[in-house]
Amino acid sequence: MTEPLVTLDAVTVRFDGRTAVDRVTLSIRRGDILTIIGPNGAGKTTLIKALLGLQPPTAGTVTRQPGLVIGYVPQNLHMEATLPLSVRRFMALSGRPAEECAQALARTGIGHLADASIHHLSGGEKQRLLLARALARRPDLLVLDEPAQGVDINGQAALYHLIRELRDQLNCGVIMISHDLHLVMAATDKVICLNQHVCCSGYPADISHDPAFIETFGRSVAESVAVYHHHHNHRHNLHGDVIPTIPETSDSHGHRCSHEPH
Ligand SMILES: Nc1ncnc2c1ncn2[C@@H]1O[C@H](COP(=O)(O)OP(=O)(O)OP(=O)(O)O)[C@@H](O)[C@H]1O
Repeated sequence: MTEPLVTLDAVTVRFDGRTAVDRVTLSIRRGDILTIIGPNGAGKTTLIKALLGLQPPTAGTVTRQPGLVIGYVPQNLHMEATLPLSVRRFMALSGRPAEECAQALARTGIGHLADASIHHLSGGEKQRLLLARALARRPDLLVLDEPAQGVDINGQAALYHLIRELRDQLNCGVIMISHDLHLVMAATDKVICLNQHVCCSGYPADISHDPAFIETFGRSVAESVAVYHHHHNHRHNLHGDVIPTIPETSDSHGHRCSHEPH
């Protein structure tokens, strides 16, 4: 197994005595796609900031591989609306050579928009532009904060598909925050459900059955998410009759901590 790109060990962040992130331990390797889900205010952005080195932890450690290049994709493109700026110029501001900028635009499928104004891009095109800017850095690790915000459902599926493709092409690690549970469950390798502390984590197929997941998101969300992964709890014999087997528990693939009420 390769060395982790980033390791968080028991990272805690407190603001004015309030705990935003509570003893979170995780690591990301090349090829991983790790998605952090959790309710509003759960500490997802704070955790990402700690990982990026923008938020010093109150306790615990963040270890980044020496020389690690991170490509960060923020939630949204915030630009002064009156400032005329083409896609090409926006990419040039990254400081990367023009050829690499053009390659990154082509990779995210918006090469044809190089001369368009960034103010006229659709929500999905803006997200692809932000992704292209991050790619131009040739990152070892892509960090995305709700990459599909403001993108319609087809565009979201395409965006998550693109993220997987980029992971394959670049052999980078990916960590992202997402609220789009259904897409996350279909597109990610591993999910971490955060509510200050890690409530549960594991493969998407298992996590939707986890009591901590159900407690956090409610049974109806958990059931609708579970539909995406037909969970086999039985087998058939040669005649097609059902042979009951012992159902797998989340602990067989994932990890679950004891859940203290807040
Ligand atoms: N710089 C700060 N100073 C004080 N409190 C902060 C600061 N940053 C975040 N918080 C608090 O920490 C908690 C977690 O915030 P955070 O933005 O990490 O949550 P989140 O899971 O990303 O939420 P959302 O899904 O709504 O974006 C919140 O209660 C927030 O008010």
